[in-house]
Amino acid sequence: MSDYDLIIRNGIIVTSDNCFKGDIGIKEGKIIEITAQAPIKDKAEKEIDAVGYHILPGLIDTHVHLNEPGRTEWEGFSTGSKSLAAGGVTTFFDMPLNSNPPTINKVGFELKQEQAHMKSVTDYRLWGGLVPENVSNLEELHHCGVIGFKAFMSPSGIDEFHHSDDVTLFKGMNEIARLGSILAVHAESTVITDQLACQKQNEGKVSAKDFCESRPIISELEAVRRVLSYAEATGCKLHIVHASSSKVVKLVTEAKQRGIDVSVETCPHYLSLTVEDFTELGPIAKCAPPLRDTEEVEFLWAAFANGEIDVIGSDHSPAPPNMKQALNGNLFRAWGGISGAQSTLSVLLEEGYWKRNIPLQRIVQTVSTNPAKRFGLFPTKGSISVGSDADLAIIHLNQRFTLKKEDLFYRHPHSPYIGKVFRGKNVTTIVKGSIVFTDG
Ligand SMILES: NC(=O)NC(NC(N)=O)C(=O)[O-]
Ligand SMILES: [Zn+2]
Ligand SMILES: [Zn+2]
Repeated sequence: MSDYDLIIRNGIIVTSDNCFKGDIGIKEGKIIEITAQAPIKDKAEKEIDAVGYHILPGLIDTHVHLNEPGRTEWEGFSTGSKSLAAGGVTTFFDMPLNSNPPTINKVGFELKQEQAHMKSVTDYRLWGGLVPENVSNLEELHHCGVIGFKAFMSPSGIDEFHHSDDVTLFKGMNEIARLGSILAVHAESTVITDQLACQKQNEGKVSAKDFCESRPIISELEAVRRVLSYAEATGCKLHIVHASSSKVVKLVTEAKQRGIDVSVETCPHYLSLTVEDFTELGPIAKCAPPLRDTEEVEFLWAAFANGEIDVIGSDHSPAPPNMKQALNGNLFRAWGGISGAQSTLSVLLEEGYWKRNIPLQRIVQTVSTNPAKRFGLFPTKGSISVGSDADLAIIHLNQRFTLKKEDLFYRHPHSPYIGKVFRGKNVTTIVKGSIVFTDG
Protein backbone atom coordinates (compact mmCIF):
# COMPACT_ATOMS: atom_id res chain seq x y z
CA MET A 1 0.00 0.00 0.00
CA SER A 2 1.30 3.39 -0.97
CA ASP A 3 1.28 6.29 1.45
CA TYR A 4 -0.31 8.36 -1.32
CA ASP A 5 -3.54 8.23 -3.30
CA LEU A 6 -2.16 10.58 -5.91
CA ILE A 7 1.21 12.12 -6.75
CA ILE A 8 1.58 15.03 -9.16
CA ARG A 9 5.14 15.14 -10.40
CA ASN A 10 7.42 17.85 -11.74
CA GLY A 11 4.86 20.61 -12.12
CA ILE A 12 5.62 24.28 -11.58
CA ILE A 13 3.84 25.00 -8.31
CA VAL A 14 2.50 28.55 -8.05
CA THR A 15 1.35 29.95 -4.73
CA SER A 16 0.49 33.48 -3.63
CA ASP A 17 4.14 34.25 -2.96
CA ASN A 18 6.21 31.56 -4.61
CA CYS A 19 6.85 29.61 -7.79
CA PHE A 20 8.93 26.41 -7.83
CA LYS A 21 9.21 23.04 -9.49
CA GLY A 22 8.22 20.05 -7.41
CA ASP A 23 6.06 17.07 -6.53
CA ILE A 24 2.80 17.06 -4.59
CA GLY A 25 1.72 13.99 -2.62
CA ILE A 26 -1.97 13.61 -1.78
CA LYS A 27 -3.75 11.30 0.64
CA GLU A 28 -7.41 11.26 1.65
CA GLY A 29 -8.12 14.57 0.00
CA LYS A 30 -5.27 16.45 1.66
CA ILE A 31 -1.82 17.51 0.54
CA ILE A 32 0.56 15.51 2.74
CA GLU A 33 3.89 16.24 1.09
CA ILE A 34 5.49 18.82 -1.16
CA THR A 35 9.05 18.39 -2.37
CA ALA A 36 11.05 20.93 -4.29
CA GLN A 37 14.56 19.46 -4.26
CA ALA A 38 14.13 15.72 -4.67
CA PRO A 39 11.22 13.69 -6.07
CA ILE A 40 8.82 11.90 -3.74
CA LYS A 41 10.40 8.45 -3.53
CA ASP A 42 7.24 6.43 -3.03
CA LYS A 43 4.87 5.48 -5.84
CA ALA A 44 1.12 6.06 -5.84
CA GLU A 45 -1.87 4.23 -7.36
CA LYS A 46 -2.31 7.21 -9.57
CA GLU A 47 0.34 9.64 -10.76
CA ILE A 48 0.13 12.72 -12.94
CA ASP A 49 3.14 13.77 -14.97
CA ALA A 50 2.94 17.55 -14.84
CA VAL A 51 6.16 18.42 -16.66
CA GLY A 52 5.59 21.71 -18.43
CA TYR A 53 2.39 22.46 -16.52
CA HIS A 54 1.68 25.00 -13.80
CA ILE A 55 -0.19 23.96 -10.67
CA LEU A 56 -2.29 26.58 -8.94
CA PRO A 57 -4.39 26.37 -5.83
CA GLY A 58 -7.94 25.80 -7.10
CA LEU A 59 -9.88 28.98 -7.74
CA ILE A 60 -12.43 30.17 -5.21
CA ASP A 61 -15.21 31.95 -7.09
CA THR A 62 -16.80 34.20 -4.48
CA HIS A 63 -19.65 35.34 -6.69
CA VAL A 64 -21.93 33.08 -8.73
CA HIS A 65 -25.69 32.84 -9.18
CA LEU A 66 -26.55 29.19 -9.84
CA ASN A 67 -30.27 29.88 -9.32
CA GLU A 68 -31.28 26.51 -7.89
CA PRO A 69 -33.89 25.77 -6.62
CA GLY A 70 -36.57 27.79 -8.34
CA ARG A 71 -34.84 29.01 -11.49
CA THR A 72 -33.12 25.84 -12.55
CA GLU A 73 -34.11 26.50 -16.14
CA TRP A 74 -31.66 29.43 -15.93
CA GLU A 75 -28.81 27.39 -14.41
CA GLY A 76 -28.30 24.75 -11.74
CA PHE A 77 -25.71 23.24 -9.43
CA SER A 78 -24.88 20.42 -11.81
CA THR A 79 -24.25 22.45 -14.97
CA GLY A 80 -22.93 25.48 -13.10
CA SER A 81 -20.42 23.56 -10.99
CA LYS A 82 -19.19 21.54 -13.99
CA SER A 83 -18.55 24.73 -15.84
CA LEU A 84 -16.72 26.23 -12.86
CA ALA A 85 -14.64 23.06 -12.55
CA ALA A 86 -13.69 23.31 -16.22
CA GLY A 87 -12.38 26.81 -15.46
CA GLY A 88 -10.20 25.61 -12.57
CA VAL A 89 -12.62 26.57 -9.80
CA THR A 90 -12.67 24.17 -6.84
CA THR A 91 -14.92 26.16 -4.47
CA PHE A 92 -17.70 28.60 -5.27
CA PHE A 93 -19.88 30.83 -3.11
CA ASP A 94 -23.47 30.84 -4.35
CA MET A 95 -25.39 34.10 -4.08
CA PRO A 96 -28.69 34.14 -2.14
CA LEU A 97 -30.59 35.11 -5.30
CA ASN A 98 -31.79 34.29 -8.06
CA SER A 99 -32.86 30.99 -6.53
CA ASN A 100 -36.45 30.81 -5.41
CA PRO A 101 -36.93 30.84 -2.52
CA PRO A 102 -33.93 33.10 -2.02
CA THR A 103 -31.56 32.25 0.84
CA ILE A 104 -33.06 34.67 3.36
CA ASN A 105 -33.97 32.26 6.17
CA LYS A 106 -33.20 28.77 7.46
CA VAL A 107 -35.83 27.09 5.27
CA GLY A 108 -34.41 28.67 2.12
CA PHE A 109 -30.89 27.74 3.18
CA GLU A 110 -31.77 24.10 3.76
CA LEU A 111 -33.63 23.74 0.46
CA LYS A 112 -30.63 25.05 -1.43
CA GLN A 113 -28.08 23.13 0.62
CA GLU A 114 -29.85 19.87 -0.23
CA GLN A 115 -29.63 20.55 -3.98
CA ALA A 116 -26.07 21.80 -3.85
CA HIS A 117 -24.95 18.80 -1.82
CA MET A 118 -26.48 16.35 -4.30
CA LYS A 119 -25.40 18.01 -7.51
CA SER A 120 -22.24 20.02 -7.11
CA VAL A 121 -19.00 18.52 -8.45
CA THR A 122 -16.89 21.08 -6.58
CA ASP A 123 -16.81 22.40 -3.06
CA TYR A 124 -19.13 25.28 -2.31
CA ARG A 125 -20.51 27.62 0.34
CA LEU A 126 -23.77 29.56 0.37
CA TRP A 127 -24.28 33.27 0.90
CA GLY A 128 -27.25 34.39 3.00
CA GLY A 129 -29.26 37.42 1.94
CA LEU A 130 -29.98 40.65 3.81
CA VAL A 131 -33.34 42.09 2.74
CA PRO A 132 -35.77 44.48 4.47
CA GLU A 133 -37.88 41.54 5.67
CA ASN A 134 -35.23 39.36 7.31
CA VAL A 135 -33.02 41.22 9.79
CA SER A 136 -34.38 38.91 12.48
CA ASN A 137 -33.36 35.83 10.43
CA LEU A 138 -29.70 36.73 10.10
CA GLU A 139 -28.73 34.88 13.25
CA GLU A 140 -30.33 31.58 12.17
CA LEU A 141 -28.68 31.92 8.77
CA HIS A 142 -25.34 32.52 10.45
CA HIS A 143 -25.80 29.33 12.46
CA CYS A 144 -26.67 27.46 9.26
CA GLY A 145 -23.13 28.26 8.16
CA VAL A 146 -23.49 30.96 5.49
CA ILE A 147 -20.17 32.33 4.25
CA GLY A 148 -21.50 35.87 4.79
CA PHE A 149 -24.46 38.05 3.85
CA LYS A 150 -25.27 39.86 0.64
CA ALA A 151 -27.37 42.99 0.20
CA PHE A 152 -28.35 45.11 -2.77
CA MET A 153 -28.46 48.90 -2.49
CA SER A 154 -30.44 49.12 -5.77
CA PRO A 155 -33.12 46.80 -7.20
CA SER A 156 -31.80 43.28 -7.82
CA GLY A 157 -33.95 42.50 -10.85
CA ILE A 158 -35.67 39.74 -8.84
CA ASP A 159 -39.07 40.31 -7.18
CA GLU A 160 -38.40 38.02 -4.21
CA PHE A 161 -35.16 39.72 -3.28
CA HIS A 162 -35.77 43.33 -2.31
CA HIS A 163 -32.99 45.82 -2.09
CA SER A 164 -32.02 47.25 1.26
CA ASP A 165 -33.06 50.78 2.15
CA ASP A 166 -30.59 52.63 4.37
CA VAL A 167 -32.36 51.67 7.60
CA THR A 168 -32.24 47.97 6.69
CA LEU A 169 -28.61 48.31 5.75
CA PHE A 170 -27.72 49.98 9.04
CA LYS A 171 -29.72 47.57 11.20
CA GLY A 172 -28.46 44.59 9.24
CA MET A 173 -24.86 45.71 9.57
CA ASN A 174 -25.25 46.11 13.34
CA GLU A 175 -26.54 42.57 13.53
CA ILE A 176 -23.88 41.14 11.19
CA ALA A 177 -21.19 42.88 13.25
CA ARG A 178 -22.63 41.27 16.40
CA LEU A 179 -22.54 37.86 14.70
CA GLY A 180 -18.94 38.44 13.59
CA SER A 181 -19.86 37.82 9.95
CA ILE A 182 -19.35 39.91 6.82
CA LEU A 183 -21.65 41.86 4.48
CA ALA A 184 -21.13 41.85 0.71
CA VAL A 185 -22.81 44.73 -1.05
CA HIS A 186 -23.97 45.44 -4.57
CA ALA A 187 -23.33 49.17 -4.34
CA GLU A 188 -25.15 51.36 -6.82
CA SER A 189 -27.28 54.36 -5.86
CA THR A 190 -30.98 53.77 -6.51
CA VAL A 191 -31.67 57.50 -6.56
CA ILE A 192 -29.13 58.16 -9.27
CA THR A 193 -29.75 55.09 -11.44
CA ASP A 194 -33.56 55.27 -11.25
CA GLN A 195 -33.67 58.94 -12.20
CA LEU A 196 -31.22 58.57 -15.05
CA ALA A 197 -32.89 55.41 -16.37
CA CYS A 198 -36.29 57.15 -16.39
CA GLN A 199 -34.89 60.17 -18.15
CA LYS A 200 -33.12 58.09 -20.80
CA GLN A 201 -36.13 55.92 -21.57
CA ASN A 202 -38.52 58.88 -21.69
CA GLU A 203 -36.26 60.40 -24.31
CA GLY A 204 -36.21 57.10 -26.24
CA LYS A 205 -32.49 56.71 -25.57
CA VAL A 206 -32.17 52.98 -25.07
CA SER A 207 -28.86 51.93 -26.62
CA ALA A 208 -26.06 50.06 -24.85
CA LYS A 209 -24.27 53.36 -24.34
CA ASP A 210 -27.42 54.93 -22.88
CA PHE A 211 -27.81 52.05 -20.45
CA CYS A 212 -24.20 52.51 -19.31
CA GLU A 213 -24.69 56.26 -18.92
CA SER A 214 -27.75 55.61 -16.76
CA ARG A 215 -25.52 53.80 -14.26
CA PRO A 216 -22.47 56.07 -14.07
CA ILE A 217 -19.44 55.51 -11.87
CA ILE A 218 -20.62 58.29 -9.55
CA SER A 219 -23.61 56.14 -8.63
CA GLU A 220 -21.25 53.41 -7.42
CA LEU A 221 -19.10 55.95 -5.61
CA GLU A 222 -22.10 57.45 -3.81
CA ALA A 223 -23.34 54.04 -2.64
CA VAL A 224 -19.88 52.87 -1.62
CA ARG A 225 -19.24 56.03 0.42
CA ARG A 226 -22.56 55.58 2.20
CA VAL A 227 -22.04 51.94 3.05
CA LEU A 228 -18.46 52.64 4.13
CA SER A 229 -19.85 55.18 6.60
CA TYR A 230 -22.20 52.53 7.95
CA ALA A 231 -19.31 50.09 8.26
CA GLU A 232 -17.41 52.71 10.21
CA ALA A 233 -20.42 53.36 12.46
CA THR A 234 -21.34 49.71 13.08
CA GLY A 235 -17.98 47.95 12.90
CA CYS A 236 -19.43 45.55 10.34
CA LYS A 237 -16.94 43.79 8.05
CA LEU A 238 -17.67 44.84 4.48
CA HIS A 239 -16.99 43.44 1.02
CA ILE A 240 -17.78 45.52 -2.07
CA VAL A 241 -18.69 43.24 -4.95
CA HIS A 242 -18.14 43.85 -8.66
CA ALA A 243 -16.45 47.26 -8.60
CA SER A 244 -16.45 48.42 -12.22
CA SER A 245 -13.91 51.21 -11.80
CA SER A 246 -10.59 51.91 -10.15
CA LYS A 247 -12.27 54.97 -8.58
CA VAL A 248 -14.35 52.58 -6.48
CA VAL A 249 -11.20 50.63 -5.62
CA LYS A 250 -9.50 53.86 -4.49
CA LEU A 251 -12.35 54.60 -2.07
CA VAL A 252 -11.86 51.16 -0.57
CA THR A 253 -8.09 51.62 -0.32
CA GLU A 254 -8.57 54.93 1.50
CA ALA A 255 -11.10 53.35 3.84
CA LYS A 256 -8.67 50.53 4.65
CA GLN A 257 -6.09 53.16 5.53
CA ARG A 258 -8.60 54.71 7.96
CA GLY A 259 -8.94 51.32 9.64
CA ILE A 260 -12.23 50.15 8.11
CA ASP A 261 -12.41 46.38 7.64
CA VAL A 262 -13.31 46.33 3.95
CA SER A 263 -12.34 44.41 0.83
CA VAL A 264 -13.16 44.80 -2.85
CA GLU A 265 -13.97 42.45 -5.71
CA THR A 266 -13.98 43.07 -9.43
CA CYS A 267 -14.89 40.73 -12.29
CA PRO A 268 -13.06 39.55 -15.41
CA HIS A 269 -15.49 41.47 -17.65
CA TYR A 270 -14.57 44.84 -16.14
CA LEU A 271 -10.93 43.95 -16.87
CA SER A 272 -11.50 42.96 -20.47
CA LEU A 273 -14.64 44.47 -22.01
CA THR A 274 -15.83 48.01 -22.68
CA VAL A 275 -18.96 49.98 -23.58
CA GLU A 276 -17.92 49.55 -27.23
CA ASP A 277 -17.86 45.77 -26.81
CA PHE A 278 -21.32 45.98 -25.23
CA THR A 279 -22.57 47.97 -28.22
CA GLU A 280 -21.18 45.34 -30.56
CA LEU A 281 -22.10 42.22 -28.61
CA GLY A 282 -25.51 43.35 -27.35
CA PRO A 283 -27.33 42.00 -24.26
CA ILE A 284 -24.85 39.14 -23.80
CA ALA A 285 -22.51 41.79 -22.35
CA LYS A 286 -25.13 43.58 -20.25
CA CYS A 287 -24.43 43.74 -16.53
CA ALA A 288 -24.82 46.06 -13.58
CA PRO A 289 -22.77 48.02 -12.83
CA PRO A 290 -22.19 48.30 -16.57
CA LEU A 291 -19.02 48.02 -18.61
CA ARG A 292 -16.86 51.16 -18.74
CA ASP A 293 -14.46 52.65 -21.30
CA THR A 294 -10.97 51.55 -22.33
CA GLU A 295 -9.25 54.00 -19.99
CA GLU A 296 -11.14 52.59 -17.00
CA VAL A 297 -10.11 49.07 -17.96
CA GLU A 298 -6.46 50.13 -17.87
CA PHE A 299 -6.86 51.93 -14.53
CA LEU A 300 -8.46 48.81 -13.12
CA TRP A 301 -5.49 46.72 -14.27
CA ALA A 302 -3.17 49.22 -12.58
CA ALA A 303 -5.11 48.71 -9.33
CA PHE A 304 -4.90 44.95 -9.85
CA ALA A 305 -1.16 45.13 -10.39
CA ASN A 306 -0.79 47.19 -7.19
CA GLY A 307 -2.59 44.61 -5.09
CA GLU A 308 -5.48 46.97 -4.40
CA ILE A 309 -8.06 44.50 -5.71
CA ASP A 310 -8.60 41.80 -3.13
CA VAL A 311 -10.78 39.36 -4.97
CA ILE A 312 -11.88 38.38 -8.47
CA GLY A 313 -15.35 36.84 -8.73
CA SER A 314 -17.02 35.88 -11.99
CA ASP A 315 -20.51 37.19 -11.09
CA HIS A 316 -21.81 34.40 -13.32
CA SER A 317 -25.44 35.53 -13.56
CA PRO A 318 -27.01 33.45 -16.32
CA ALA A 319 -30.42 33.61 -17.92
CA PRO A 320 -32.14 31.79 -20.79
CA PRO A 321 -31.34 33.16 -24.28
CA ASN A 322 -34.79 34.73 -24.69
CA MET A 323 -34.07 36.96 -21.70
CA LYS A 324 -30.75 38.05 -23.16
CA GLN A 325 -32.45 39.84 -26.01
CA ALA A 326 -33.17 43.52 -26.45
CA LEU A 327 -36.79 44.01 -27.49
CA ASN A 328 -36.94 46.71 -30.17
CA GLY A 329 -33.30 47.44 -29.51
CA ASN A 330 -34.10 48.51 -25.95
CA LEU A 331 -31.08 47.50 -23.89
CA PHE A 332 -32.80 48.53 -20.67
CA ARG A 333 -35.14 45.58 -21.12
CA ALA A 334 -32.76 42.63 -21.33
CA TRP A 335 -31.53 40.58 -18.36
CA GLY A 336 -28.52 42.11 -16.67
CA GLY A 337 -25.89 39.50 -15.93
CA ILE A 338 -22.91 38.03 -17.73
CA SER A 339 -22.30 34.28 -18.02
CA GLY A 340 -18.63 33.95 -17.24
CA ALA A 341 -18.31 31.01 -14.83
CA GLN A 342 -15.81 29.19 -17.00
CA SER A 343 -13.64 32.05 -18.19
CA THR A 344 -12.16 33.76 -15.13
CA LEU A 345 -8.71 32.23 -15.34
CA SER A 346 -8.56 32.44 -19.15
CA VAL A 347 -9.29 36.17 -19.05
CA LEU A 348 -6.77 36.84 -16.28
CA LEU A 349 -4.04 34.83 -18.01
CA GLU A 350 -4.59 36.33 -21.46
CA GLU A 351 -5.29 39.92 -20.45
CA GLY A 352 -3.19 39.97 -17.29
CA TYR A 353 -0.27 37.56 -17.45
CA TRP A 354 0.34 37.64 -21.21
CA LYS A 355 -0.67 41.15 -22.23
CA ARG A 356 0.18 43.15 -19.11
CA ASN A 357 2.93 41.19 -17.38
CA ILE A 358 0.95 40.54 -14.24
CA PRO A 359 2.81 37.90 -12.18
CA LEU A 360 1.07 34.56 -11.68
CA GLN A 361 1.41 35.00 -7.93
CA ARG A 362 -0.73 38.13 -8.06
CA ILE A 363 -3.38 36.24 -10.01
CA VAL A 364 -3.31 33.39 -7.47
CA GLN A 365 -3.77 35.92 -4.66
CA THR A 366 -6.95 37.39 -6.13
CA VAL A 367 -8.61 34.18 -7.31
CA SER A 368 -7.70 31.90 -4.45
CA THR A 369 -5.60 32.97 -1.48
CA ASN A 370 -7.28 36.29 -0.68
CA PRO A 371 -10.82 34.90 -0.94
CA ALA A 372 -9.82 32.04 1.38
CA LYS A 373 -8.32 34.47 3.87
CA ARG A 374 -11.13 37.01 3.70
CA PHE A 375 -13.85 34.42 4.23
CA GLY A 376 -12.12 32.30 6.86
CA LEU A 377 -11.16 29.27 4.77
CA PHE A 378 -7.37 29.73 4.82
CA PRO A 379 -5.13 27.67 4.92
CA THR A 380 -7.47 24.71 4.31
CA LYS A 381 -8.31 26.42 1.03
CA GLY A 382 -6.40 28.96 -1.06
CA SER A 383 -2.96 27.49 -0.57
CA ILE A 384 -0.72 24.67 -1.70
CA SER A 385 0.76 23.55 1.59
CA VAL A 386 1.01 20.44 3.69
CA GLY A 387 -2.30 19.93 5.46
CA SER A 388 -4.41 21.96 3.05
CA ASP A 389 -7.20 20.46 0.93
CA ALA A 390 -5.90 19.02 -2.36
CA ASP A 391 -7.83 21.57 -4.44
CA LEU A 392 -5.74 22.23 -7.53
CA ALA A 393 -5.90 23.60 -11.06
CA ILE A 394 -3.30 22.25 -13.49
CA ILE A 395 -2.83 24.66 -16.35
CA HIS A 396 -1.02 24.73 -19.64
CA LEU A 397 0.16 28.31 -19.71
CA ASN A 398 1.15 28.47 -23.38
CA GLN A 399 -1.82 26.66 -24.84
CA ARG A 400 -3.67 28.89 -27.25
CA PHE A 401 -7.35 28.23 -27.85
CA THR A 402 -10.42 29.92 -29.27
CA LEU A 403 -13.45 29.73 -26.98
CA LYS A 404 -16.31 27.90 -28.67
CA LYS A 405 -19.90 27.58 -27.61
CA GLU A 406 -19.49 23.78 -27.45
CA ASP A 407 -16.75 24.20 -24.81
CA LEU A 408 -19.12 25.74 -22.29
CA PHE A 409 -20.64 23.44 -19.68
CA TYR A 410 -23.22 25.76 -18.20
CA ARG A 411 -26.89 25.49 -19.09
CA HIS A 412 -27.15 28.27 -21.65
CA PRO A 413 -23.82 28.38 -23.39
CA HIS A 414 -23.66 32.03 -24.34
CA SER A 415 -20.73 34.23 -23.43
CA PRO A 416 -19.21 37.55 -24.47
CA TYR A 417 -15.95 35.65 -24.89
CA ILE A 418 -17.02 33.20 -27.61
CA GLY A 419 -14.66 33.49 -30.55
CA LYS A 420 -11.93 35.12 -28.49
CA VAL A 421 -8.43 33.68 -28.47
CA PHE A 422 -6.89 32.93 -25.10
CA ARG A 423 -3.45 31.76 -24.05
CA GLY A 424 -3.44 29.59 -20.92
CA LYS A 425 -5.84 26.71 -20.42
CA ASN A 426 -6.92 24.81 -17.38
CA VAL A 427 -6.47 21.13 -18.21
CA THR A 428 -7.15 19.30 -14.95
CA THR A 429 -9.10 20.28 -11.86
CA ILE A 430 -8.73 18.39 -8.60
CA VAL A 431 -11.13 18.81 -5.68
CA LYS A 432 -10.06 17.25 -2.38
CA GLY A 433 -7.81 14.83 -4.22
CA SER A 434 -10.39 13.75 -6.84
CA ILE A 435 -10.08 14.68 -10.48
CA VAL A 436 -13.33 16.43 -11.40
CA PHE A 437 -12.27 17.77 -14.80
CA THR A 438 -9.77 16.81 -17.48
CA ASP A 439 -9.55 18.60 -20.80
CA GLY A 440 -10.99 16.52 -23.59
N1 LIG B 1 -29.92 39.36 -9.89
C1 LIG B 1 -28.66 39.26 -10.34
O1 LIG B 1 -28.15 38.19 -10.59
N2 LIG B 1 -27.96 40.38 -10.48
C2 LIG B 1 -26.62 40.41 -10.92
N3 LIG B 1 -26.61 41.09 -12.15
C3 LIG B 1 -25.61 41.81 -12.73
N4 LIG B 1 -24.45 41.92 -12.15
O2 LIG B 1 -25.84 42.38 -13.81
C4 LIG B 1 -25.81 41.12 -9.84
O3 LIG B 1 -24.84 40.53 -9.33
O4 LIG B 1 -26.11 42.25 -9.51
ZN1 LIG C 1 -24.70 42.66 -8.09
ZN1 LIG D 1 -24.08 38.97 -8.78
